[in-house]
Amino acid sequence: MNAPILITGVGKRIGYALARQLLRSDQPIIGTYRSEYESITELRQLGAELYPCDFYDDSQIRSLIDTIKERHASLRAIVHNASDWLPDDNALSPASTLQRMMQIHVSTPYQINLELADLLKAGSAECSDIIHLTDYVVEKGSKKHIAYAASKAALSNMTLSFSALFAPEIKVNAIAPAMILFNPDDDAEYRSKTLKKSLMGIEPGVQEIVDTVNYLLKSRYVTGRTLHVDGGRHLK
Ligand SMILES: NC(=O)C1=CN([C@@H]2O[C@H](COP(=O)(O)OP(=O)(O)OC[C@H]3O[C@@H](n4cnc5c(N)ncnc54)[C@H](OP(=O)(O)O)[C@@H]3O)[C@@H](O)[C@H]2O)C=CC1
Ligand SMILES: Nc1nc2c(c(=O)[nH]1)N=C([C@H](O)[C@@H](O)CO)CN2
Repeated sequence: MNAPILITGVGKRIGYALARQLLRSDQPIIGTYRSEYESITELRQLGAELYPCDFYDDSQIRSLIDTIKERHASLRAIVHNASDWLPDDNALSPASTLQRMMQIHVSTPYQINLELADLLKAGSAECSDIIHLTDYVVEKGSKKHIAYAASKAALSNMTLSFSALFAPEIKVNAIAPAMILFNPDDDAEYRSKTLKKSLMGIEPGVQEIVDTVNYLLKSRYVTGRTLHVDGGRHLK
């Protein structure tokens, strides 16, 4: 039996699909969630070990790390999926917006990677993995999500630092998606405009990211790299 994979933000969409597919492949999963959904009940029934954790609260991050260290001797991988796509035009102050973006996309992965590295190194697999979910906007920026994009750029940079620090026992890579899955409240005009931004012009769905994660988990050689899953958006 493989050591568990820790996935953050498994309550919905990409994190949920990834956790479910890995569980169905008999891969043990430790998942974190913030809001309670039926999906959480389903993942628990599939055997997932689940922890509520709001990454805006450092004491909850501390408690999560301590609990995982107490209950597990090793980890196969960590997937930093949890994310808050906060627009700059929101009810919070600019200071609070930037603080939140840096907290979830930079401070949380930074703390978890450093604190749980020994568990990743203790695994029986040939090598272990850390995967950061970044974003296409790391390359281009975003007029409406400046703080979000800046924090994802910091997460992208940490991919370089952690891959050099942890090699060869742990591979560290990033996946930079663009337009994988619309949100329910995205209207027809936004959907049409967004699909035109890539060469492929489609909403590929969560399986694109699930397959990319599985590729990285199977690799023995790729590290310090970002896999771009963006439909050729950079060439439009
Ligand atoms: N979907 C897409 O097209 C794209 C996605 N990505 C990236 O891929 C990853 C997955 O995307 P997607 O599934 O759409 O993400 P979602 O925004 O749909 O879900 C992210 C998850 O993170 C959780 N989360 C948000 N804030 C916090 C917090 N403060 N503490 C703990 N958990 C939190 C959410 O919980 P809750 O339900 O409680 O809010 C949710 O489960 C993300 O990193 C995203 O940035 C990048 C580009 C495109
Ligand atoms: N945490 C999230 N990050 C992002 C989301 C999302 O739904 N949650 N969605 C996008 C968009 O799909 C964008 O890529 C469209 O161009 C970006 N990040």
